[in-house]
Amino acid sequence: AAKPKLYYFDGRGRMESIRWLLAAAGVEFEEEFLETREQYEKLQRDGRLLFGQVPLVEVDGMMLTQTRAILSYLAAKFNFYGKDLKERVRIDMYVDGTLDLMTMIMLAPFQRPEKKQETLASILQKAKTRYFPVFEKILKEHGEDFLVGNKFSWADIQLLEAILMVEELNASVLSDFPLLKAFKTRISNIPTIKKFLQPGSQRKPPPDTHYANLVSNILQF
Ligand SMILES: CCCCC[C@H]1O[C@@H](O)C[C@@H]1SC[C@H](NC(=O)CC[C@H](N)C(=O)O)C(=O)NCC(=O)O
Repeated sequence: AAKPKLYYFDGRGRMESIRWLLAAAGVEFEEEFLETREQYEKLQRDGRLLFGQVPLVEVDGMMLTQTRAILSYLAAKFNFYGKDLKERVRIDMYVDGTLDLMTMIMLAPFQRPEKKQETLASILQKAKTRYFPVFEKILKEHGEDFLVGNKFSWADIQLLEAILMVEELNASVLSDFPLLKAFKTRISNIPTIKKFLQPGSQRKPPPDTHYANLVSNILQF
């Protein structure tokens, strides 16, 4: 079968969680990086962006947009979505929590410079008081290796991605979360994820001013 093809900027943004999920499943994918406004407008003109927005993923003969829809489709396809409805809704809750946290981080580079410090402080505060305590408690209460059904799932992938992103902002953020520290080591050592974390993979670096300017220019906001 043809490899999935991802259309997005050469950076993390909303596409990075999709890259993580494909990598965790050991599925190779192609990427087309939007470098110019023209490329973006061509996708729109060709009617490939349902609401005029990226991420766009071409997979299984479909042109999928809406990040959450794409992630849910791929999680189900790769059997990362629990064994039944009750496990799936827990995975959805945990995933939505990590996506909320990661969206704050994703939007930070687009903040006005004078707001950067305040935004960073707010992200770290939310991570340490709202999100990480919840996942520490889940791991403590269930005493299992994974967040749901003691089986590796989409929720584990998203949590690892979120942990690494917050650690990029503050390396000692897990000092009060010993179970999350062990979780990070455990999940990072899953072979497909270990490979994705090595240099040379399709994982994107943290967003910088160049990325923020590129996106602002292409989207003209
Ligand atoms: C201040 C805004 C900063 C974020 C802008 C983009 O840079 C990325 O890092 C995040 C977004 S992605 C690009 C943006 N896409 C979305 O907002 C998609 C939202 C959708 N619900 C999804 O989840 O896929 C885009 O195409 N906008 C064009 C425009 O709406 O006309």
